[in-house]
Amino acid sequence: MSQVNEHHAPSTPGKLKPEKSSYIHHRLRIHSSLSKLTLWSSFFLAFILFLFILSPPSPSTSPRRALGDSWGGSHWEKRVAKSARRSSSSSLTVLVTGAAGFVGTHVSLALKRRGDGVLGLDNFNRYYDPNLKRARQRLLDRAGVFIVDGDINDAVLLRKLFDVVPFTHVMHLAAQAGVRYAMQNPGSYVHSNIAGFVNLLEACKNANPQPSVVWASSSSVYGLNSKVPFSEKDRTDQPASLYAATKKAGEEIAHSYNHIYGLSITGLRFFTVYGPWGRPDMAYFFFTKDILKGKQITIFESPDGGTVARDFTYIDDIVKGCLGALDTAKKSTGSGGKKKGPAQLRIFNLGNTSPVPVSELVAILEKLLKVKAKKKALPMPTNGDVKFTHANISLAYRDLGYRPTTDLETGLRKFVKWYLEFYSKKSSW
Ligand SMILES: O=C(O)[C@H]1O[C@H](OP(=O)(O)OP(=O)(O)OC[C@H]2O[C@@H](n3ccc(=O)[nH]c3=O)[C@H](O)[C@@H]2O)[C@H](O)[C@@H](O)[C@@H]1O
Repeated sequence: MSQVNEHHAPSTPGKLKPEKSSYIHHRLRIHSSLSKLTLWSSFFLAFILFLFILSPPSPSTSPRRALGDSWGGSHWEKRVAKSARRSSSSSLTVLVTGAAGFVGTHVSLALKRRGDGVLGLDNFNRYYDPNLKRARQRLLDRAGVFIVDGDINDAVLLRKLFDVVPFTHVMHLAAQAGVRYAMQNPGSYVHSNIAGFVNLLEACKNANPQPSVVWASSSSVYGLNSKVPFSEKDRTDQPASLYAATKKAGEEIAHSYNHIYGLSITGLRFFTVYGPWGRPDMAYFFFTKDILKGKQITIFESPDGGTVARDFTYIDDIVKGCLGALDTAKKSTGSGGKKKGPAQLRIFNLGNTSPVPVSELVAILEKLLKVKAKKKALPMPTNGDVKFTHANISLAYRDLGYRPTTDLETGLRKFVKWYLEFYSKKSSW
C-alpha cells in the first residue's frame, strides 16, 4: 500500500495529541483518496489488460497466436503430414496458399492427381461467399488434400508448417483479388498482398531446405501500358488500381528476397482467369447469375465509346502454366536465412493471346443460357479498370511449354454447366 499508511497513520489512535488531530485527519483524508485512486487505477489497468488479451493479433507479422486458433495438436500434425506425403521421391511437396480459392483449388487437385504431396492453407475470408470456399474445401478433402484454416500473416503457423513438412515448393495464390474493390477496402490489399507475402517469404527464406516459390501476380500490372500484346519487357510502372500496385510491389519484393536470400521465385501474371468453381466477384460469374434472374447487367465501354476487352484465360490452361512453372523452378540456393549463391528469378505472362470484347462475352452467355440479357452500356468507371488486356506468351511457351488451348465459348460452356449444377436445388454441395 501507499507510504502514507506506513509512515503517518497511527497504530494506536487513542494516544494522539489533540493539537495534532486535525492535521492527522487531513492526512487520513488524503490517504483515503489516494487509496481509492490506486484501487480504481488497478481496476482500469486490469480492464485494459483484459481487452489486450482478448484482442486479435496484429494483422501484420505478429508471432503471437490468436485465441481460438483452429490449428495445432498431434492429430492436426498427422493430417498435415499425410496430406503433404508425396507418392515418390521425384514428386514435389507443395504448400498451396489460397487453396480454397478458385485457382488454388484447381492447382491443388492437379498436383494431387499426379502424385505430388499437397497441403493447402486458406483463411476462408468473407470477400465472397464462404460457402463456395467450403464446398471447394470438401472437394479437396475427398481428393486427400487437407486445407489448414489459417492466415499467411501468421508467422507462428507458417514456421510450424515448415517444421512439420520439408516443402520443396510453395505455390502462393492467397491474395486479396479484385480490381474495383480496392477503392472500398485498400487495407485488405496491403494486408494480404504485401504484408502477407513478406511474411510468407520470411518463412520460406528461414526454412531449411528453402522451397522454390511460384506465385500469382496479375496482368493488371501493365496498367496504362498501351503497347500490345503485353510483353514481360514492357513498362509496369503505371498501375491503374491499388490492386495492381500491390501486385507490382509483390514483384519488387520477390526481387529483393531472391537477391538477399537466394530464394528461387517465379511470378505468373494471370490474365482474367475464368471457369468452373470460379470467383463470384468476376464479371462472367455475376453476369450469369443476373442474366438468369432477369436482372440488368452493365457493360462497360471505354471513355471514347469503344469496346472494353479482356484476354480471358480458361482455368485448365492456367493450371498447366502453374504446373509448368513448378516443374521448371530451380532450387533455392540459400538455407536457414543465408544466401549461398545466385538463384532463379522469373516472371511470365499466362494469358490466352486473344482478347474478347465484354459485349461478346455477354453474347456467348446469352446463347449458352438461352436467355436474353437486360443490358445497359455505361462508360468504364475510372476506379482502376483498364480498356483491354492482351498477353504475349512466347516466354511462357519457350520456358514452361505453356500453350493455351481453350477458346472463350468452349470455356464458358464448361463454366455454365458447372454453375447450373452447383446452384441447382439438387446439388449436394
Ligand atoms: O487478370 C487480371 O489481372 C485480373 O483479372 C480480373 O480482373 P478483370 O479483368 O477486371 O475482371 P472482371 O472484374 O471480371 O472484369 C472483366 C471485364 O468486364 C468488365 N465489366 C466488369 C463489371 C461490370 O459490371 N461490367 C463490365 O463490363 C470489366 O471492365 C472488364 O473488362 C480479376 O478480378 C483480377 O483479380 C485479376 O488480377
